[in-house]
Amino acid sequence: MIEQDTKQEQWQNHTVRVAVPASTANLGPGFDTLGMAVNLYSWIEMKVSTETKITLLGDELYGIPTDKSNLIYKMAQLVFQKAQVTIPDLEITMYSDIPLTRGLGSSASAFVGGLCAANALIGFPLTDKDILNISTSIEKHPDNVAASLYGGIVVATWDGQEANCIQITPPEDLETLVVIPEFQLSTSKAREVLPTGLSVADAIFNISRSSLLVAALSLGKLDMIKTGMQDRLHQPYRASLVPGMQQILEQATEQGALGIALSGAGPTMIAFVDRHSVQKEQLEQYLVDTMKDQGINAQAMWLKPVTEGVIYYDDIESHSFMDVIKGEVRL
Ligand SMILES: Nc1ncnc2c1ncn2[C@@H]1O[C@H](COP(=O)(O)OP(=O)(O)O)[C@@H](O)[C@H]1O
Ligand SMILES: N[C@@H](CCOP(=O)(O)O)C(=O)O
Repeated sequence: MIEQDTKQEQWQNHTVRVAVPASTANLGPGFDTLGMAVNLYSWIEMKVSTETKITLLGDELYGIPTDKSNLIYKMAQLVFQKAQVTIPDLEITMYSDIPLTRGLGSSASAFVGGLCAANALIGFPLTDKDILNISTSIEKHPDNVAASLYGGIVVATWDGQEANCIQITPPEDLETLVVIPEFQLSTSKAREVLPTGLSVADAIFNISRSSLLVAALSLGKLDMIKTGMQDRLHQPYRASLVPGMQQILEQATEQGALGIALSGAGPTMIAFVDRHSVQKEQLEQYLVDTMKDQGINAQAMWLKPVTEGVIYYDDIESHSFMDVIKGEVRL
């Protein structure tokens, strides 16, 4: 106990800051398996305090609780519990650019961010693999959490106890265009529409596409992405939840996409695009217009795959948290 108190004192003035990338899960056929980190971020600052205070900045975190039921606070307590440390009060500040409940992994980034910030706060007692296992056991989708944690393209598995993951460096010429509808669609709602069984023919279809996609992304064979992103496991069932989705899945490659998929559980759709493509504007217009024709306002955004996952900021003294958020400190 004496030793623990001394340790707590040691952490008393300690502040940590992390940035966590958003993720796009499934990449079409790799349901609950494939993911990729993209350059939209959540930032968390955490320090030991005498009273818990949670401050959420920006528009994206509207409605998230600021008491001890906050997910970041809860993740921190989980880390302290695993490390057998008692730190009841924390000052947490968070800012996020990741739209909530749209299929860009906001929940996974919050789980991973809370765990990683707390782990850094007490001197990294947990390994990244521990954090992968803990966050997957809560979030259940290793595709999102592995991408946010490690960055890059991830191929991940989860057996209910242990997650495993291999990273692939995204092809240099790969860019993505997301079209983000104005409405939210929770992952749980988008999982409710899935069937409980699958035909062998559909299973073969998805295994072959998913494997082809992994090979194509590993070797930079962009011409195979169109076939590799096809899916029969979840998208056909989710299409009814996203107006315009079916049409976009059928036509986007004619409008300049290398391949197209629902991002995570949606409603965002993600097009893979060759950064040299001359059809970028055409594709952007097509995606926004197709949703608009269905009465849905949607925002198009060009995102780059990122190879780095969670980023820890070392030089806390020289910069304010606002400098970090505004991008004045290099990611
Ligand atoms: N920073 C955060 N703090 C607390 N809860 C969060 C945070 N970010 C996301 N969440 C929770 O995750 C939910 C969205 O998760 P989900 O439906 O899986 O969609 P997605 O992860 O695609 O954004 C939000 O409605 C919110 O409850
Ligand atoms: N594999 C999951 C991914 C959910 O991703 P999210 O970004 O929508 O939370 C699924 O498709 O249900």
